[in-house]
Amino acid sequence: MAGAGTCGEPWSRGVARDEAGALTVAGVPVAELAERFGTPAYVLDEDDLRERARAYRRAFEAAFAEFGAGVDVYYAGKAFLSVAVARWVHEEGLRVDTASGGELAVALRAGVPGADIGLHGNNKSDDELRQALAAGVGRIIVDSLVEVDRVADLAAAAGVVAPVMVRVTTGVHAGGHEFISTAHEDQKFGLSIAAGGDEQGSDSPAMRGLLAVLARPELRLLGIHSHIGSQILDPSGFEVAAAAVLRLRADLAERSGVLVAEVDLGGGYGIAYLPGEVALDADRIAKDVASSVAASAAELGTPLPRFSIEPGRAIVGPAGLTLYTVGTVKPVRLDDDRTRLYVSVDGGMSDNIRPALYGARYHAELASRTSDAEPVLARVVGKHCESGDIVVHEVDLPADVRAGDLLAVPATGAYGRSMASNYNLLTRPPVVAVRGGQARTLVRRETVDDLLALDQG
Ligand SMILES: Cc1ncc(COP(=O)(O)O)c(C=O)c1O
Ligand SMILES: N[C@@H](CCCC[NH3+])C(=O)O
Repeated sequence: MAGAGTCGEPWSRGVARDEAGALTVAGVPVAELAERFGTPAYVLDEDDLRERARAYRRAFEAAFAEFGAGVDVYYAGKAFLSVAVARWVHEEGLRVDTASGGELAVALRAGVPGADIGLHGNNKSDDELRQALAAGVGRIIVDSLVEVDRVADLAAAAGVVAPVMVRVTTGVHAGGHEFISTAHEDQKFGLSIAAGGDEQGSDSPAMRGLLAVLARPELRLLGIHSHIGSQILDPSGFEVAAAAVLRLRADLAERSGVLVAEVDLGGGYGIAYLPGEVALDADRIAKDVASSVAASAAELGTPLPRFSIEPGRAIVGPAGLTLYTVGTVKPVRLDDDRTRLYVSVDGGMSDNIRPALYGARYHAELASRTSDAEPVLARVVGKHCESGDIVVHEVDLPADVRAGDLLAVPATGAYGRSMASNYNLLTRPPVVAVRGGQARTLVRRETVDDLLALDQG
């Protein structure tokens, strides 16, 4: 029976089928969610998200405790941030990593203390930096040489000492797509550890950045940061990056006499998007990374640093699904004589840009009912004026899928709502949280009045 077997990855733990075969999230039938909140809607399984946050924190704490080192886990808010989500992850013992003044404001509104917030960005504005300094953030991750002086000058003006990390690039090319790899040389983030990386002398840009921070009394150098990419399923890149960062830390100590206390290896932990895909296992990766950090530190004769990570997708991605209503169905005969069913839903690239931007693959299931009809090749498409407006490239759906059916697309919790747009002036969908049989709105649906209110005529 097509659509009857929903459970396990890529679905959140709270997803099941009721006796009638309809999908439920944490005990709430999707038809009830659709009726109450409309579609499209992002649905977040709160317990699942909290469990993933705890699992990452516990896995890394336990793995590094073996070597006597402490750990901080920062939730990367860029994946999805709302006041409730910031509060949940903080309650689960995580800190919050922000990448803009907007994300910082949401974390602060949630009551996360400044000391538990980090600020990232390759081109932070003066206003964002002032906001961060005023909030007393626990760390600002400096991304360029220009920014060293910018942060120091603003800290001096504010009369504070800014705690900073320096973001370096290790040359590791990891991640699911070129646009989400961030530590190879030919991209915009961070300071290269390759000597003469920008052809301006024998010190690497990373070493120059670290020395420049040490030279400014308005800055306190916490440590070195490296983020190698996103949706990483081959964990070997983390170990290579860890070794490179620890070597740089030892080189800096030799050069300046300062052994920095902290190392951050960023986020990037890959998740399952399709049935049969396997996410990175938090316990496994934590143990591997801890052993390799410990081995590098021992080889270099340096004590272990305090260690931090910044997972985003792995916490919120699998906890979310998107609920759509089918509007039209069109069979198309393909060159190879197969038929593909184009199933149009009431959202599309404005609520999930990832298929168009990265060629990302998703799964979908008939959610409001099950069907005995034979499964047929289908493509789930949106309602935008683009033929590339595809939600799911290829999926088997029952042949009788029809207007009014609800479809659920799993694993959309990360980089769905946070990258949503108003293309074609669609209103962005709500984010609904479900827990213990109860649903509530975290972020309401935009209205046309919201859009018109921005338009000054
Ligand atoms: C610096 C930094 N930290 C953390 C993340 C979060 O990554 P992910 O959601 O893949 O865990 C990103 C995004 O790739 C990032 O750029
Ligand atoms: N937005 C990306 C990941 C980039 C993460 C930020 N460096 C995605 O949807 O996969």
